Amino acid sequence: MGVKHELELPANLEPMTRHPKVPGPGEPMRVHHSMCFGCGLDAPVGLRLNVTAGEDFCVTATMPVVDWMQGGPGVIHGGILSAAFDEVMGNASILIGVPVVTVNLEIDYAKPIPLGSTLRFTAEVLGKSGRKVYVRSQAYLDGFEAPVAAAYGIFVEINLRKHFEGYKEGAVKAPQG
Ligand SMILES: CCCCC/C=C\C/C=C\C/C=C\C/C=C\CCCC(=O)SCCNC(=O)CCNC(=O)[C@H](O)C(C)(C)COP(=O)(O)OP(=O)(O)OC[C@H]1O[C@@H](n2cnc3c(N)ncnc32)[C@H](O)[C@@H]1OP(=O)(O)O
Repeated sequence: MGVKHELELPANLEPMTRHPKVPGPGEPMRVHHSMCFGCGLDAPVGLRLNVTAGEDFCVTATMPVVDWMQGGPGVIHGGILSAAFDEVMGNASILIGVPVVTVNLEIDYAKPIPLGSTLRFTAEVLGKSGRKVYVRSQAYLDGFEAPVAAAYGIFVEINLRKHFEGYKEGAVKAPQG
């Protein structure tokens, strides 16, 4: 059956603009936290996703599927793929200049994804309505024309400082030096 979901979008989507300070098409997106599981380079375990800004409200990313990502024998764990989608879609939402967190994530897994392969992701912000940002992402593998997996996410705008107030004391710090 493959990728089958479509995200139901509200009728009252608002016009969006790309934030003037985000990286231009072809440039790398900034790591939003060096200890982030999705993109941080100091995180002891993580995806270290390299996300690239695209045109309009789009980003792309690639992810080598390495041994520790295994779920079933020889294939990626579905939760790892879901985390990758979350990170790529979160990065897409940065293009509209709004700090967000994920509130809803739906994944279609269409094909097993072998260890040793490289996944290519695309993601785009489909629209914004109030504090909600709607994002879609697709993952591709060489040898397949159609996406091997796809995701829809709803992200909600937050006040960054207030949202993490009370949690920061427990934050894991990057190693010094
Ligand atoms: C952990 C990683 C954090 C990374 C983010 C850091 C910085 C953010 C900056 C920029 C983004 C950068 C990069 C992002 C990269 C990676 C992405 C990873 C993101 C994550 O991995 S992040 C971890 C998982 N995430 C959470 O930890 C959220 C837990 N959650 C909450 O903290 C609350 O839930 C909150 C504050 C979000 C909202 O709470 P609230 O009280 O302020 O507002 P309220 O409940 O009214 O919701 C407002 C409107 O959202 C609708 N809504 C709510 N929930 C919904 C659902 N499930 N489905 C459909 N719609 C939903 C309501 O229906 C209403 O809609 P309406 O306005 O139309 O009524």
